Amino acid sequence: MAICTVYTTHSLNSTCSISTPTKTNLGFHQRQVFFYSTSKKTSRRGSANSSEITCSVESKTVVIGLAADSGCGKSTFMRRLTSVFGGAAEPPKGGNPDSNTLISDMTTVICLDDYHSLDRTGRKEKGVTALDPRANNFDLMYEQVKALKEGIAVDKPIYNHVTGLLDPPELIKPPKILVIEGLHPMFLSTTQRKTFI
Ligand SMILES: Nc1ncnc2c1ncn2[C@@H]1O[C@H](COP(=O)(O)OP(=O)(O)OP(=O)(O)O)[C@@H](O)[C@H]1O
Ligand SMILES: O=C(CO)[C@H](O)[C@H](O)COP(=O)(O)O
Repeated sequence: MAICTVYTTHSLNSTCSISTPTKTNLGFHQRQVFFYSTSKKTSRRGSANSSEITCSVESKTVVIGLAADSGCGKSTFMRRLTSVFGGAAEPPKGGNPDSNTLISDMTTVICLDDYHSLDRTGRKEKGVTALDPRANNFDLMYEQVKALKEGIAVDKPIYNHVTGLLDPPELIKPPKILVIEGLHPMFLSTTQRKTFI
């Protein structure tokens, strides 16, 4: 998983340039994307007062995970972030109108609620909430994020927040930047932890 470094975002009205690859202190070769505000202001030291974001943009999909509880502002923050990367974020065209996915020019945001293994009734019957690992299919989440990172499209399930049901899957193609937001983006099962480590 890669982390974008966000320095400042003064303006969403940005231009963008991509620099040559550099070596990071983690040893990865990293291409940096700079977003500049169009502001003409200069700092007290006289340098251009530009906003700057850097992010590794390899040919492989960059994955950003955002974990927070329900209602913490994940969607709001992600809408802001994807607009910085460019283009309007919209649900997949011609797909399920209740899809939780947002696609823009470079970025696809997947809501991990789609990996609930129990629908609303199922959770009620079992007496668990959506936060409970038993209410989620983390194996599928892991496999699908891994596949997207490797450039393979996946049929991702949809959890329908309107009906509380699990809807038929939607096709997700590998984007340049994949954001996974939800309750447990960093969760690995015991088996996955062993494989990962
Ligand atoms: N920085 C903020 N300051 C104050 N209110 C905020 C902030 N970010 C979001 N909100 C408000 O908090 C509410 C929840 O935000 P949002 O829907 O983005 O959260 P969420 O984590 O995606 O929720 P859920 O998991 O339920 O979808 C919204 O009404 C939103 O306008
Ligand atoms: O947003 C959530 C978690 O991120 C919801 O709490 C969870 O998906 C259950 O949804 P619902 O209350 O619509 O059945």
